[in-house]
Amino acid sequence: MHVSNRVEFGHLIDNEEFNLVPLNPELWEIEKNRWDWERRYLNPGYLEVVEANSTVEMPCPDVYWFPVFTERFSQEMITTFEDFGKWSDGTHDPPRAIMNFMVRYKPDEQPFLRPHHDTSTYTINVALNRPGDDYQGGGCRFVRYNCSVTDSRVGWVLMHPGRLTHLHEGLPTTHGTRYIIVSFVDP
Ligand SMILES: O=C(O)CCC(=O)C(=O)O
Ligand SMILES: [Fe+2]
Repeated sequence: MHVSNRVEFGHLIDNEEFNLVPLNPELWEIEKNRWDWERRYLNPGYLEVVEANSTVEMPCPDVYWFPVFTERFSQEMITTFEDFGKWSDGTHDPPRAIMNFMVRYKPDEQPFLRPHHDTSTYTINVALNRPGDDYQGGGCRFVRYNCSVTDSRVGWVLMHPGRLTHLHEGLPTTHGTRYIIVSFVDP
């Protein structure tokens, strides 16, 4: 006879000091309840991307496009930032003092970003909502290649070089609201 622990019977969560105050409490549990966090917020496709020999889409030269987050993550990020409610007017671009931020495009507020380089070695740009349904227009255009990514996919990362080759612009959002989160990696 042997005892096997290969069947999964569940797992323990750390519920000490679980903070119910934030709007989306589970979003803040990345450190204490990482297992659950990953199941809720990490796109299963991401695990395939990080496998050796996986192929990653390249919609424009040296621009990589792959799933990282779930729909739920994207939605909760939007409601968290809207709840916080402090949006800058985009006039600090470039240069920017902070390296991780959300961009909200609205026709009558900040509809686009003019062509610029990012102060990063590379940038990741995550789409949080859906063209066609949530907004019209929008997308990111790489000027040197005259190549645009406009059919954004929720929770997917667009990753591109920041400083040198990839002058880029945020194309005008003509209706609705477009949300992205952006990180300047290695600023
Ligand atoms: O709208 C986009 O996809 C581009 C955003 C961008 O270039 C930036 O925030 O630095
Ligand atoms: Fe940019």
